[in-house]
Amino acid sequence: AELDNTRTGRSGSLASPPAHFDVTQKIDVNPPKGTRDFPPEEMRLRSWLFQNFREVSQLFGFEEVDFPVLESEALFIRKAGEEIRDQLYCFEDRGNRRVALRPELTPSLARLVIQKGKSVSLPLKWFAIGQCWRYERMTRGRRREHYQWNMDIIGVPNVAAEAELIFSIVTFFKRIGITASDVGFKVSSRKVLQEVLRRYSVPENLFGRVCVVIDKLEKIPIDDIKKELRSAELSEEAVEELLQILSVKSLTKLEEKLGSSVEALADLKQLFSLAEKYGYSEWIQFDASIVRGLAYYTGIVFEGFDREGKLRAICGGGRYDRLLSTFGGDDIPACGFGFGDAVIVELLKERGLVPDLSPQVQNIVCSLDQDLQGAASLVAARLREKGQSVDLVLENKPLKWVFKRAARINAQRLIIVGSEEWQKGMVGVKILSSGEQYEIKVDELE
Ligand SMILES: Nc1ccc(Br)nc1
Repeated sequence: AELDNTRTGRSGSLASPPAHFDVTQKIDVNPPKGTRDFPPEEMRLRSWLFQNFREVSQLFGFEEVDFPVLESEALFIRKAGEEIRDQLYCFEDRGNRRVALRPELTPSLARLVIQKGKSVSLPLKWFAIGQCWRYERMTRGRRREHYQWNMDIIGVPNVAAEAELIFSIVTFFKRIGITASDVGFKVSSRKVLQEVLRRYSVPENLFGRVCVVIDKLEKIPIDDIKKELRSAELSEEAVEELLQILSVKSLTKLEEKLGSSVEALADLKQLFSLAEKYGYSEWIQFDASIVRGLAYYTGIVFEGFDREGKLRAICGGGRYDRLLSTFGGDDIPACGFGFGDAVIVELLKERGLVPDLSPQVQNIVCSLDQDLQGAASLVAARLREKGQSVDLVLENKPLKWVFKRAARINAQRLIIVGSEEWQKGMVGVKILSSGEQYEIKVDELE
């Protein structure tokens, strides 16, 4: 069968490169380890996902921003033992600068807010969709890149901001057919941890490091957790009390443990009250063990999880009131979340919710002989001026080939430029779904 020219330089046979090409070695046609190509079918799903990210962000009045994928390494150097730091995709560039492929978007956002300074009025509601990187030994065979959707609210100190952010994710889930029986959000506040550490006189500067250790609960053996907490100078009693508190799953129990005056409690009660007003109470639950693995969170933290417990966290976020000041900026309160493009697709596949996104084109235009290629181009131009999408057949192909291609690209209408009709200023039209066919003046095509 005639190949459709996608794989050969000439019709029919697999072409060998012309003599003047210097083929020194056969290159590896796969993408670098841990990275993905997005051929058309995968790209349609990705575009659909990102379109939903964008539409929800705009529904919430957020403005889109972006940053370089390459940043100064200094943006990500935190001494809390985070995995994100251990796996930083960093190197020295030709100007001997220490740079890194961004592992997340929040530090870049903080940098831009500080750079903008007084020229932007708070609050800022910004969103971004950007590729993030990690360099992980391929022993675990995990990906080294993913795309993250971020939404951040800068300049709002109270939990109304976190409630709004969680609702934006709930809105996204609903749009793509995911319900509260599929996923939920575990919500807590790092102020719970802060209060316990305060009661045991643990120095403030160890807070981030303790959070990073606690985030490994259920990922590494409990004895290793205790060992790491002890190495962070926590007493045996503090470790036991901490692990006790982290097992609490209700605000009532938390109040019994910590008393009613704790700030964490007020924040959490306010958040759950707002969630009830928004109408998404069924989506969230308190879980004191949620701390998230980024050192800079300071308050409410949350993560989206699949209720079947088969997948990794779908998304996560929280309040980071100190990040801007650690970069030398003013003390501006902030909160945000990151939502990766991989786990969500696994969930959609699990639930049979991947949409059917076949390619669509309104017209395929072809000429019946070589002399009419120009006429076919003119017809394609006229249709495109009217906003009609056109796949123009660019070589002299038999109709059988054109019909096959029309089916493959899911064209709705076939426009045939034939010499007899063209003499009369007409073209042939065939509606491919119904088989209906007729002739029409070119100027009347729309
Ligand atoms: N931070 C980060 C970056 C890239 C991937 Br894949 N996962 C996490």
